[in-house]
Amino acid sequence: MSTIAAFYGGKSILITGATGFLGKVLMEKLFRTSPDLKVIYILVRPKAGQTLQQRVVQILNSKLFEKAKEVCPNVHEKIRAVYADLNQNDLAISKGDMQELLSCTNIVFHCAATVRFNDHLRHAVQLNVTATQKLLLMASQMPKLEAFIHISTAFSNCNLKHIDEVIYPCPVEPKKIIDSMEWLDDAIIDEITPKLIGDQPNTYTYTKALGEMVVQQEGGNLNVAIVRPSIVGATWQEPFPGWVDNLNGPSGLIIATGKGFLRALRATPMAVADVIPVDIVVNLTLAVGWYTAVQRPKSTLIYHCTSGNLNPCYWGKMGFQVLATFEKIPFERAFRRPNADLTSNTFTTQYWNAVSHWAPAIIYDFYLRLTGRKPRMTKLMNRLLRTVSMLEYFINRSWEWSTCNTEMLMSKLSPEDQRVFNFDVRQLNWLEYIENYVLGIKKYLLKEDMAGIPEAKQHLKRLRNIHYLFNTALFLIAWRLLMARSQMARNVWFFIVSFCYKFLSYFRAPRTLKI
Ligand SMILES: CCCCCCCCCCCCCCCCCCCCCCCC(=O)SCCNC(=O)CCNC(=O)[C@H](O)C(C)(C)COP(=O)(O)OP(=O)(O)OC[C@H]1O[C@@H](n2cnc3c(N)ncnc32)[C@H](O)[C@@H]1OP(=O)(O)O
Ligand SMILES: NC(=O)C1=CN([C@@H]2O[C@H](COP(=O)(O)OP(=O)(O)OC[C@H]3O[C@@H](n4cnc5c(N)ncnc54)[C@H](OP(=O)(O)O)[C@@H]3O)[C@@H](O)[C@H]2O)C=CC1
Repeated sequence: MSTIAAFYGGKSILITGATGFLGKVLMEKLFRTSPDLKVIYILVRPKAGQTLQQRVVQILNSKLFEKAKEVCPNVHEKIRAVYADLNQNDLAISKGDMQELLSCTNIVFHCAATVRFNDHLRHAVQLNVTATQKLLLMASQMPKLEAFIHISTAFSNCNLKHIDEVIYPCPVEPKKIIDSMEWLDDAIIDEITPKLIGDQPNTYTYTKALGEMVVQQEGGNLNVAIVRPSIVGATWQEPFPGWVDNLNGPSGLIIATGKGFLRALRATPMAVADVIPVDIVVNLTLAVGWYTAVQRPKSTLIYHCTSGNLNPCYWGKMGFQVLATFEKIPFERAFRRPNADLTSNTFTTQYWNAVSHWAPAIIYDFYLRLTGRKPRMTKLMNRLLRTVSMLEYFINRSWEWSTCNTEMLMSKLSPEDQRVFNFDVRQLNWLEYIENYVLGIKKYLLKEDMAGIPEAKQHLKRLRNIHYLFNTALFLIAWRLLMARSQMARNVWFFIVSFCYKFLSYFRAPRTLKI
């Protein structure tokens, strides 16, 4: 029997961000490996016209939870959705709910965050810093609390090249930032944001760093640990390979490439693609929860959940494998054949943007207009290239994360726990993982049927023929224009034509003789 699984048995667990990518996989694993847990409280807000209950039902009815429901048929009874909005000062939790949470919770997993790189600083601070502070305050009033696990990001200190499992101080105290957000108006915040974030690339990494400082300063008397995952990708093994349900990290760009919109990317092929499967993050997080509660380390331990130092993959290799997978498993209704280049040269990127992104988009919109339809491709391209520009920072650099605490924890696990809560990234085969990732995007994100693959392949063949035809026509037009203007071009043309004529006559003569 797994010690970690047994530890969560009978426990009341509070999860924030349970409706998010990581939170769902965390809940699923808990139900599947510790079906005798007492209850999982999840802090949820209504969204997109759905009530809390509707959101929970939708999550539990998804394919992700099929196995968990076999092991734990009464998941519906063990999950308790509590109304909360982490953007509100009091988190909008009712008094009754608050009392229950305070008196019953044993473990807290704080996953909720805004992960948008370009979020307004006020909003990012509210969610990634102030809400963390409020949750720690709540945790300090929980008599039965055994551990508080905060999910941060390995990029919270991405202004450094080598990052240790320590909390690095921020130039301005989080409390000062929280206070100033209360009274500064949006325009002033916009103005000071670049100065505040300094050499951090965006408000996300900046506020996640502030969040860690808050954990250090206010989690003093609690049993706290921080998990820092790098770029969280689709599941590797559990509950099944390739599960993913949002566009974050590489997923959005893989779709844009597979659909033929993205044809070039300013990326450094030899930079480390520090992607980490979400099930590895969840396994480490649960192991950290157990270790923190049972061993009660004296200081706040930080665990890097990264792949680069133990089993590196590079953006060039990843891109190559993604393209290779599209040959076998193409996406449906592609705009162009998937074929992309990685280039670290800014000039080349601009050239490819003009030729491979803007030109086809403008031509297609012209065609849509001609056929009486609404143009949309230039707008889409604009958004895609803006998104790409926000991600470029992360695909043109490499970082070194030390993983001493993570490796120490692995050594403390029994062989059974190492199997059930496997977070050993050395065992991951990248080529297989990337293939399953692309397949998972097709199935679970794009919801495309595998039966449509032959038609998708046919469509790509048609696109290839259109491409050849288009290029030939373009060449002939260009050549014709050149001939009209240049004697040299005309001479070359006549030379080629007479050469071809002589070549053909040479072959025709012997055949005539034979007859
Ligand atoms: C040798 C051969 C080479 C072959 C090359 C082949 C290439 C193959 C692909 C290889 C993959 C390379 C991928 C690299 C990706 C690297 C990602 C690095 C991430 C670093 C992570 C840091 C760690 C973290 O903790 S981050 C947590 C995760 N966060 C994110 O991933 C970003 C979240 N999203 C945002 O910040 C924003 O949405 C942003 C900045 C991307 C865009 O914001 P904007 O305000 O401009 O627009 P939105 O309204 O938000 O969205 C517009 C539109 O874009 C869709 N979208 C959202 N996110 C993404 C995304 N990550 N990728 C693509 N598209 C995205 C969004 O849904 C909107 O679409 P709609 O149709 O309007 O809904
Ligand atoms: N994805 C990645 O690549 C990485 C993620 N991380 C970290 O992992 C954690 C989870 O990320 P991930 O699952 O990918 O993110 P998601 O965006 O998928 O999930 C975010 C979660 O936070 C919740 N949330 C956001 N705002 C509020 C609010 N005002 N009140 C209540 N809940 C709210 C969301 O709820 P709702 O569904 O209602 O929006 C959702 O459940 C984050 O802390 C992130 O920083 C770290 C490294 C990489």
